[in-house]
Amino acid sequence: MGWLSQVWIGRRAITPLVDLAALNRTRPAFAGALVLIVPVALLALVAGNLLGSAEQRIAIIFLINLIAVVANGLYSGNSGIMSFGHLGFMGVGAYLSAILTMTPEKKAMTLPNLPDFLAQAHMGLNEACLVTLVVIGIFALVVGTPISRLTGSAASIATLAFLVIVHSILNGATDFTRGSQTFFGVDRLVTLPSLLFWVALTILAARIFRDLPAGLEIRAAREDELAAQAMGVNIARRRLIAWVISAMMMGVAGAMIGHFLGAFSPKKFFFVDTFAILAMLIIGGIGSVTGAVVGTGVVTVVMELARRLEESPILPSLGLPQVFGLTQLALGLGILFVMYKRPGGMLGLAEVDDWFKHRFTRAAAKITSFVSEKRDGALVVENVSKNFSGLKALDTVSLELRPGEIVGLIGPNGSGKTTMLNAISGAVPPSSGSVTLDGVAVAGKPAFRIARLGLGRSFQNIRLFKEMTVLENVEVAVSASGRGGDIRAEAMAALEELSVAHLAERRAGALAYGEQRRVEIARALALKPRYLMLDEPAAGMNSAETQALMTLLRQIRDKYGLGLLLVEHHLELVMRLCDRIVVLNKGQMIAAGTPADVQNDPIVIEAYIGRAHSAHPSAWERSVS
Ligand SMILES: Nc1ncnc2c1ncn2[C@@H]1O[C@H](COP(=O)(O)OP(=O)(O)OP(=O)(O)O)[C@@H](O)[C@H]1O
Repeated sequence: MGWLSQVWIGRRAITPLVDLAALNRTRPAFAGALVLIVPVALLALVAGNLLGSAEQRIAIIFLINLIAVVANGLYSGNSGIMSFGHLGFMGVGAYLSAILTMTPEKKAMTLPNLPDFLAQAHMGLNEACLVTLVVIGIFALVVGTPISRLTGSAASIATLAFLVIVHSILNGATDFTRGSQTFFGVDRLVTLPSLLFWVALTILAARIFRDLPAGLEIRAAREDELAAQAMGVNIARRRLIAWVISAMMMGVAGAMIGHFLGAFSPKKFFFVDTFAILAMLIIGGIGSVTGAVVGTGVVTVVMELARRLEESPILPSLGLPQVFGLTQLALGLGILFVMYKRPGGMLGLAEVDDWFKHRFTRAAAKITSFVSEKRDGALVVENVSKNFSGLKALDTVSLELRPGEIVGLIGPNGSGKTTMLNAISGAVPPSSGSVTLDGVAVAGKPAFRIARLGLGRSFQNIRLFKEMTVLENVEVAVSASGRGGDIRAEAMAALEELSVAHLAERRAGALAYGEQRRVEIARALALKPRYLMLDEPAAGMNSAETQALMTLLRQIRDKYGLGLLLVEHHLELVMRLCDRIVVLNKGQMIAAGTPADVQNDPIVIEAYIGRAHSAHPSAWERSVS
């Protein structure tokens, strides 16, 4: 059944959003979703069938909120970009589905100017939900394409602008929405079983998405965009997928609230409810589906209590003034309190299935051999320059790296070594010059494309996805490489290669320094690159660790025939490990050759230890011997 799990486009294997190997790794997520769905359903059924109408109302509102919160969390939580705009999709979903379920006679009276195809449409709630899903999916794709290219607060502000635009359109499109007047006459078609179906689907989709390649990669980008791109993650595309799925779910939440309330106006889908939905998400824990469920439960109960208190005769009987706006006040205080005590929300990033995930992982983690495809061709850098507002960090530097070769890039602090790695890997596009990889010009291409073409790298300041496990860190690279196959097994194999497989389930940020460096190299290796660029891999290591690293790098080179470009201040390591050395100083290449050539080059000695000491090369010799 391998053909099912891999799609080939031209010569490239594409890992589809859902494939068999990916589904296999979602077993704990599936089980975790069930652990959430079952008690939610039981609670709702008890409240809906055994208690009074007030409790039934709360149960239904809780379930609709749950769809909205989990949906918003799927985008905001996984991408790390808080969306203020999702209520816009909820609004569109409410109006569209209401128009679809209303009888033509009713529409003739309340919405006389509707176009014919909408005026005549008449369907049940579930069919209306399906149409809403499709329409909102297309709408979200169009809107999300530019938004997904933005990052951080710019993206959040864009979602806010989207909310305001949708609100204005709902107010202005009077033929469809009755404008700011109440849209009434919607049949109250929501039943507890149908609502539970959509809730279960939403929780299942959100929880499974988190562990699919798309979810894994978007979470990696949330932790560190630069590192994710260097591992081949197409961040914009992954964000767009999350945006569209979450928007579709919001549309369903809109359809449900519309058909529960029976009447609403654009105000219902604006700031107040946006705040409430975000409060539930933030209080529960924005990065976890379990958190979304817990947050929705807690906030729904607190809001209900506050609402009753607001209306209650208890306060006047005690001689206390009635407090209006108590629900908003309670939400605001709740957010402040939780943020103060637990900045990540009640659950943080934890999921209910974390407890048994470990068992599934161990069962699934069979190690396969880790063999990179050997290819010919060189990495050629020609006359590359990089200016930073007047500062020439690189000045027409050229170098070449062939498969199976280890080249050291050395030079005093600030000489342009890291800038060179950044220019080659696409993290910082060169101002001029060319970089070719196996004959393919890559200068100026996005970093994720260069990574997929066969360039792995590590960073000077370790850039692991700290909140993810060691295994997930490496899985991101395997997944983003787009070559298909068993992501988990390949990631484990890369960890084995660096002798850190025993750390697979640990949180990457909790590892010792030397371990983190190894994991970072394993992550780069998991791309199966032709060239590996390591930025100060021995920094912070003691001499035993450095020696072990040296042996390891040599083994990797010998086994896979990789070309290694090594930026390192540890000159002894460089001299013993490298076949050739390139020396930079103030952005210019001042020497290149074998370790012996470079070691005795007076220009290099002068650059390193200064003009004043150039008469005493013994200091340099000591540092390199
Ligand atoms: N993004 C940037 N914006 C402005 N200046 C930069 C930027 N990145 C690097 N520089 C400057 O470019 C020069 C080269 O920096 P680079 O980090 O490449 O040197 P390096 O040889 O790697 O130094 P080190 O050994 O200390 O890591 C330095 O003067 C640095 O301040």
